[in-house]
Amino acid sequence: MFTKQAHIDGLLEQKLLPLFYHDSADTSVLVLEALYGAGIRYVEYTNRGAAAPANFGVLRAAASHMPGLQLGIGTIKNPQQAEQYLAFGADFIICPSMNAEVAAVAAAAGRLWIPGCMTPTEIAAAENAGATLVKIFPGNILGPGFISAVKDLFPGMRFLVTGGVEAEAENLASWFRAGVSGVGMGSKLLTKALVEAGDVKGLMAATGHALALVQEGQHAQI
Ligand SMILES: O=C[C@H](O)COP(=O)(O)O
Repeated sequence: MFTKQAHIDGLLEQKLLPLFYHDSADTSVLVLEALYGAGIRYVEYTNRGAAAPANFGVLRAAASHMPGLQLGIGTIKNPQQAEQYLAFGADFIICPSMNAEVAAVAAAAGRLWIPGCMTPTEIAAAENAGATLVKIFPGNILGPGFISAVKDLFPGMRFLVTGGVEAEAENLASWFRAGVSGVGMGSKLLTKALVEAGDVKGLMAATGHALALVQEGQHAQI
């Protein structure tokens, strides 16, 4: 199993974390395969529907045929959910909120925990609970200026922004210029039209395009 730091390094090398949920297990596998085919190795499946636990198990099995794939679970809001998905083999846990009980569950299992924060108070609480990478959410509400304003308060902390991030050069560059180390993208990357059409080629093309834009955007990083 990778160490927590190895997961942070791998995720931030990828710089783009695709995230998605779909009620259909078959569609979920199709999206995962498209992401993998486009070169993605870190994926967040989100706990956003009744079928999420069952689908995660199906994805976990599918991932056994995808060497190097690291499959995390997102939208974890309490320690019970964290325990449930760790038992299913989640490689890492991502939350929309800062919850010290979830941190403790992940730490006991030796797995990476990425809390969601939208205030300096939450980032400080995450830091005190052991996080060195936080998800800044919702990014489009906070804006890149939030990162610029708080990053000097937290030397050593890395930021992954999600929520409303666009697959568009200037939007991505603005986040990297502000100081994020990576971006999470859901609906603007894996669009409803592509997913519902089961358009593997389209999903792969969109992901490849976003990966290229993110790599360009990071050169804007100060
Ligand atoms: O936690 C992740 C966000 O809800 C994803 O937002 P997005 O679909 O705008 O990328």
